[in-house]
Amino acid sequence: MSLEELRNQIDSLDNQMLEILNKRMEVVKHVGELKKSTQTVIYRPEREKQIVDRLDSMNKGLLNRAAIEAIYLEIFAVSRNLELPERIAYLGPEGSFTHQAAESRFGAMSDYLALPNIRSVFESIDTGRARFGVVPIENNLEGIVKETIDLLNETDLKIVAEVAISVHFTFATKAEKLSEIKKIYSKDIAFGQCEKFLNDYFAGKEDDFFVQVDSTSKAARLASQDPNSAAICSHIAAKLFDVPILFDNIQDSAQNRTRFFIIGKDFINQKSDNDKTTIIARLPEDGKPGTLMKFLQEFESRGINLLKIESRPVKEGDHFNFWFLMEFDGYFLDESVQEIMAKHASEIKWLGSYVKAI
Ligand SMILES: C=C(O[C@@H]1C=C(C(=O)O)C=C[C@H]1O)C(=O)O
Repeated sequence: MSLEELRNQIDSLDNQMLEILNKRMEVVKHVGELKKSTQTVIYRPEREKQIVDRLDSMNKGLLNRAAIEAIYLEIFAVSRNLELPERIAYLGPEGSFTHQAAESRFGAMSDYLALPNIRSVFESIDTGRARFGVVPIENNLEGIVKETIDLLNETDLKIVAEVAISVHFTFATKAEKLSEIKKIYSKDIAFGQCEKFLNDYFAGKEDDFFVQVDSTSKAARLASQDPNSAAICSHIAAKLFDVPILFDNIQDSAQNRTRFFIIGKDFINQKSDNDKTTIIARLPEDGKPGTLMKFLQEFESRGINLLKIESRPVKEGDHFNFWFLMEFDGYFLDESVQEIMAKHASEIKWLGSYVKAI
């Protein structure tokens, strides 16, 4: 078949797809009206997962799961915008890894708000400037993002979903030679993830050679303004700010992944077939041995699989007391989870149950 004939086939298929997509949007519009009349939430991550799972399981064509998911996440984002446009705040500026994580879930069509720090993302949701926020929670090499879990402890916002993306760092600079570089901008966590590279090329530099800024894309912007500096940043940020990439993939591990939370106000997911729950536990500070162990046994005895436990200082008084961020398999209304939540009601703050993505 000639190229022209093949392209004619594509055109005809596109016409059919457009017609079907518009039909889908008609139905979505009705869903939106129904939700408005019953005052229920627009974004239903568990339903979106169900659709992708179903399509993947019945799929017989050339598309793999990742391709189906990529196409459908865009369709879902367009659908939600048709139901009710909702603004998404993220840790910016544009081109940050958090931006990339936000786009992977909310698509290219959404209305985004880039904010300068994690606290302002939380505040924007609390005050209604944005409906959802995207913030980093942990990296598999660097560990937890303390600011995010402290803010989850302080505020009443809930976890709507989790997203994980692979992180690749580049070294970008306008300098012609490495010897011209007088400082390197990046975020603390990114410096930590590129230690081997920094040791190879910049061992013995003074501490002020490494300048910590709020985000890796801010680092790219600063490096674009000063040819005697460099940035450790994402590929997109280097491109966005027109800073040439001198070295690519400079991270210590090729398996470098960051996990993000999508957070929202007054949000409760419906149960899916694969949920995770996050809580904060403030156990009594009576100094009795075994308090934490007894609490953990509540999970073990009910066969609940614990996924994570992180301790954070209470920050009150001069003593060394802690609270814990805990994650486990299951949905908050599961009988076994409810038993623990009821028994320890005054000690537990529920942060959300959501589709497990990792
Ligand atoms: C249409 C709905 O609203 C949203 C859009 C969806 C879709 O396009 O299929 C699915 C879930 C929701 O996030 C729905 O809840 O069914």
